[in-house]
Amino acid sequence: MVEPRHYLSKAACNVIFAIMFGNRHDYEDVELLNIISLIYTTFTIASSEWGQLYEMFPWAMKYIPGRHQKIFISLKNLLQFVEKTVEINKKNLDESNPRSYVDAFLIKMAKENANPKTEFHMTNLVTSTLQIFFAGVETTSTTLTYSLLLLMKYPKILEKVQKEIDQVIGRDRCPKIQDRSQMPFTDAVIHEILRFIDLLPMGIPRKTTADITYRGYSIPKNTNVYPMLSSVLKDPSHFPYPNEFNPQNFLDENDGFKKNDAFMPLAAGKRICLGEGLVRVEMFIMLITILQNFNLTSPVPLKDLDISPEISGLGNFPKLFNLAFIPLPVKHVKG
Ligand code: HEM
Repeated sequence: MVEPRHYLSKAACNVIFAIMFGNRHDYEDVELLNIISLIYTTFTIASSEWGQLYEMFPWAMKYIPGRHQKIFISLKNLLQFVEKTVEINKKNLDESNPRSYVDAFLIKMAKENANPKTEFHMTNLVTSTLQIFFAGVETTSTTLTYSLLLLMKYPKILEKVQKEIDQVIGRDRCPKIQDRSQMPFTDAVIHEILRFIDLLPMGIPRKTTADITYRGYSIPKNTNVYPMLSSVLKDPSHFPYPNEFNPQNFLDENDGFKKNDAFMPLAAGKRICLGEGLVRVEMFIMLITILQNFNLTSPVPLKDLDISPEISGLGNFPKLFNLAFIPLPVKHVKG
């Protein structure tokens, strides 16, 4: 029996390490574990009542003691880690062979050195790297963890996904993203997971930079704006089963995959999640690799598996749960 979040956050964190710094860490590496713990602490406290109070009244809460103060400590530690690692990358940079985002940024920084208006300077490198670590690790690992909980709770859906995996991929090769177009049920399940768990129900808070009028409402400059993604993702006029976990929300009458404009767990428009493409690939490859090789078994009766979130604030976090990964027999299905 394992608590899956630990493994999934290590996998998600290593993907971000590879993109940003061009390296990966051993699963027991102290630095990897420390980064995961700092990001998890920041995210969960930001979702707690303390985090929400800070969100609403930052000018006052800055001075009031409480759990939210831990966020600043975690962010400072994360920032120090990023600064230190950027320096290491800088020392062994080979301009003819960039390994990562940080290398590419450093090369561009050197090229734009003489431009006083450049956006490619150290502050932007460090803060953008920190932002991507913060935005890309916990989101993905929580979504994958929640996916396993939902699929364990609904074994018929799990069985249908595994049947599709057997038909399209088989068990003797790794999944690739091109397989997805031939797997309408699996595609619908992945969309439904992202819709149902509604990871960031209020999106990410934004602030107006000018006075604007939106649908007849005047919104002054510097107003905090919360795009309530939940209200769209659970809208009964867009989804036939808004409050159920039901892949039919994304299937047509011929069981083909049905796109839906109200599907916006990653927000929409110009400021849509930067990791949109990566999320789609990670969700498909990681989830399908697990389900291609394992069955999921719960130590508690399915009726007692609670799929409602443990914490619901900035993010929706599932309750802790255990599961057993039961290896599936290797069988050659597709030639
Ligand atoms: C299932 C996983 C994820 C979910 C549900 C998610 C969701 C979101 C949402 C709702 C936003 C707000 C967009 C807005 O305010 O308009 C956002 C922004 C962002 N996401 Fe993600 N995200 C996920 C994974 C990732 C990953 C893997 C990365 C890493 C590359 C990432 C990087 C970002 C960044 C940098 C922003 C800020 C974009 C900006 O300010 O313009 N996200 N994400």
